[in-house]
Amino acid sequence: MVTDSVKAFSKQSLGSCDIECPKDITRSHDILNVRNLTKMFGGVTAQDDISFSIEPGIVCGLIGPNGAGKTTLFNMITGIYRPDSGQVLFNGRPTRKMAVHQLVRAGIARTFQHVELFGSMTLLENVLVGMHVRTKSGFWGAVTRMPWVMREERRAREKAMDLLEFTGLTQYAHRPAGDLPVGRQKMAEIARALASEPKLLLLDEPAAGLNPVETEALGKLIQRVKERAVTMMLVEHDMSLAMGISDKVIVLDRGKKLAEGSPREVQNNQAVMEAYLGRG
Ligand SMILES: Nc1ncnc2c1ncn2[C@@H]1O[C@H](COP(=O)(O)OP(=O)(O)OP(=O)(O)O)[C@@H](O)[C@H]1O
Repeated sequence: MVTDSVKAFSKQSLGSCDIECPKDITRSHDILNVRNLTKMFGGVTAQDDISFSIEPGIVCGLIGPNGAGKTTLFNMITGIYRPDSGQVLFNGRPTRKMAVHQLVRAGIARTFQHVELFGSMTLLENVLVGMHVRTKSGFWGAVTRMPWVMREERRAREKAMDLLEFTGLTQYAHRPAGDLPVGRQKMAEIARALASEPKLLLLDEPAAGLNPVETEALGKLIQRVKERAVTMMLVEHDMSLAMGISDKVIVLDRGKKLAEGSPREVQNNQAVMEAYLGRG
């Protein structure tokens, strides 16, 4: 079945002009370099020799039909999966030996395809959880209630409230996350991810389940996050959103990189259109 987002994609397409997948050229100022990543699951090649680089400060859309390998790529960048071969460099540093929490501390945060907030905790508490990689007090600090711990807690709460305001959620700060509609929960996930002060933020289908008004608000929020000098990668099936806010777009199909370029270049790419429309 051809989905609405695919129709929107093909409607925006302006013709055909094949663009080559550029060879990855590692530049010293890139925030992320992905080099020849390969990942197999049994007989399925989820990533097949994928290479690309991300310059700081941009929004990079990552699109592709279902099963293309987008989430697998996110899972490798964030340390959830280890590649079978190839490597990821974050700020020029190989991440292979880094655990998930070390990567978060280094500045990589993400949101998930399905909301992963703690449903019985308030939004404020959820954001505070996201902040713990930047606080020092730890378990014994919290138990002993030393004055510096109290000061740190107060600052953390102020910062969490600032993030809830930034994401338009102030009025829900003390509501359990699980009581809120999915649109608010998705925004709260972004607030929680920002609490770890990321330099690179990976958003996995942030518009899934949102209505058009919420999707528009999300687009504006992503723009404001970009203004805070946070580099973003965005997996998104909503083509209007992905094409509208991305500085560059990478297209995956069946584990391979099909195209990379500006939204306009990618929309004009014959192979990309075939990958989407050929799946009827
Ligand atoms: N843990 C796993 N075990 C086995 N196969 C997996 C696993 N994770 C992903 N795959 C397979 O790898 C391929 C790529 O999956 P992935 O979820 O990365 O694609 P995707 O582009 O994110 O898809 P979608 O848009 O549907 O979310 C698929 O064939 C999928 O079934």
